[in-house]
Amino acid sequence: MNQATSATSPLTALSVNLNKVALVRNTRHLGIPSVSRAATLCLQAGAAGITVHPRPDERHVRAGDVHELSDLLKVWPQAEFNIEGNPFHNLMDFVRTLRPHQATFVPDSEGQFTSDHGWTFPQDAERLRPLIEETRALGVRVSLFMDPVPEAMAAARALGADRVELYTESWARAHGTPDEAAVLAQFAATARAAQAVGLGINAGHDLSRDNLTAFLRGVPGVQEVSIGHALIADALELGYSATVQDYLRCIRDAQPA
Ligand SMILES: CC(=O)[C@@H](O)[C@H](O)COP(=O)(O)O
Ligand SMILES: NCC(=O)COP(=O)(O)O
Repeated sequence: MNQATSATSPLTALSVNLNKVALVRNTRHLGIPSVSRAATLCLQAGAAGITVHPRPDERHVRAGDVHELSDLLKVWPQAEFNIEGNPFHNLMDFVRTLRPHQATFVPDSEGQFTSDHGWTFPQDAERLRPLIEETRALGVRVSLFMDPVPEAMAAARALGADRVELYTESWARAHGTPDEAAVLAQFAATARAAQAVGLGINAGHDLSRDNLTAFLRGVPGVQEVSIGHALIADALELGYSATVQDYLRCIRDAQPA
């Protein structure tokens, strides 16, 4: 059974990012580990959805994976498909062709090592606007990958975005250090600013079993976390099912008693 709401408030949805399964698969011509099988096992274990970030260089997720996952998710009516990418590169082709539940706009350059920053306003605003409009007109929810800056939330909403995805690397680095409380407060203030203008809140990047519960306890109203690197690393030790169930426990543990 996929994630349900709790008695008190909706549980934060867990969307498993399968980039790193594809990365290992690409190191041989054998088709294993299978991205689709990973998706099936994670959904069977209770994940609310699947995320992929098909980068233009296809270092990990390839276009064929995206199409295969889109077909697979059609037999999981409760599950969501979230495709991440730069809308000025290859993302819009997937949006137009596959119409996933959500498109997460990420300002990565083509050869970027990994995602490491959000959109910058007002510089990025006007060129994003038509792509946000087009994506929403296709019935696809738009989430903008954003740094935890409260003052940027109104601009994100003014562009027509449905949600923001808070870029959480700074939280992962601060967790367990003297900076933890101040960094968490910055994310909480950003979340409140987002909610004040009607934005939904997602979060992701470097979230893990170690830092997830504390983040969700401190940041109000996170609707979805997309987690890949740490979760897949854990799955190498525990298996997909036990790992997903452990991340779901971390989410439940963040619920008020
Ligand atoms: C946007 C983001 O933070 C991640 O979803 C991104 O997918 C990470 O990309 P890599 O897996 O290529 O590092
Ligand atoms: N949007 C974040 C995501 O999908 C996965 O990021 P990570 O857990 O691989 O850092």
